[in-house]
Amino acid sequence: MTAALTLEGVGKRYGEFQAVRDLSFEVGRGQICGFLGPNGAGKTSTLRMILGLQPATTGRIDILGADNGRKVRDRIGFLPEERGLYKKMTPVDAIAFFGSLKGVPTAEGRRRAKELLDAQGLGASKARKMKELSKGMAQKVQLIASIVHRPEFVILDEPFSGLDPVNQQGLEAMIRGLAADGATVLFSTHVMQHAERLCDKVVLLARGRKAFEGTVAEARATSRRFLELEGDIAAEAVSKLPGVTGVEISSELDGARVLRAALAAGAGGQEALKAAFLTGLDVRRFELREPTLHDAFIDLTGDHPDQDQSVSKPAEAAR
Ligand SMILES: Nc1ncnc2c1ncn2[C@@H]1O[C@H](COP(=O)(O)OP(=O)(O)OP(=O)(O)O)[C@@H](O)[C@H]1O
Repeated sequence: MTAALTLEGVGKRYGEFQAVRDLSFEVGRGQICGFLGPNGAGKTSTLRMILGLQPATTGRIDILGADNGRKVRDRIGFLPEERGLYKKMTPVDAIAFFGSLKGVPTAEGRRRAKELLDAQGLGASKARKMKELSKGMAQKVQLIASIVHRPEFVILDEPFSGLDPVNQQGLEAMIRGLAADGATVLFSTHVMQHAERLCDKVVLLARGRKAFEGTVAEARATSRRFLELEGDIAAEAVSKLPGVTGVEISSELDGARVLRAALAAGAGGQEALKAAFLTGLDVRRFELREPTLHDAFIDLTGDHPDQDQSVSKPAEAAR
């Protein structure tokens, strides 16, 4: 598969602070790639280097055959993390305006804007002012504005943030539609479920370093299956069950404790279930769980994808 994007040994320093370190990965043409990591992991910094909005301190980037995103900017669509379209414009005006910045004649931009808004169920809002739209609607409009010039490569920085589940689903469908039309999509997120549903490949980033690159299935396969048990049970008793290699308490509320027990490779959980009943453990729920991308992220990085790593401020990181 030809690569639409290649990073080789890319690093970014802000003064003394190394935000991104020796990052290499590839995105094939037509792929949907999730760029995953907690807040502060270095995702936005990397996306900005890919776009040529800020220089890399070290390494090499190739996007659509160019050594700087600025050289191919008209072939790229970008949805920044900081959003906000001109509040007094209508969606059609705003989308056509962004198209004109990328070489789309205004009349054609307006025509495409109406078509895209209709397709996204926003037809009735075409003539309203941006400031009158809900956040979900405004976000969809902004995404449309970033793709109205029909880019080959679409880069979306945290596109799902702030959207309710219905709008998140709508956005997922839009991203699938872009890929079905042949575009390459790279989007950042700290919510693993979106990536799990959408991505041909994922790149996991933790504290500026790549922790994993591959398919969602490959990422999941790095984690083991585990058991979830609920009841008035001691962690120690669970740790003695056959096949269990470790136990942690996931939650505890009014005596209803949920425990997560890691299983050894190849252990199916049946033996543990049998032993739990034979030893009379007060188990109200017993579930064998396949690892999710979220689990894989925790296992691969030791970090939680929802935690914030931006607290590692320059002074602290320089130590
Ligand atoms: N211009 C800058 N000057 C100094 N430090 C910066 C600058 N931009 C980002 N950083 C720091 O670099 C680290 C990575 O930030 P970045 O925004 O790339 O992460 P992120 O993964 O995109 O997180 P978020 O989702 O919160 O934007 C953070 O610790 C951040 O504080």
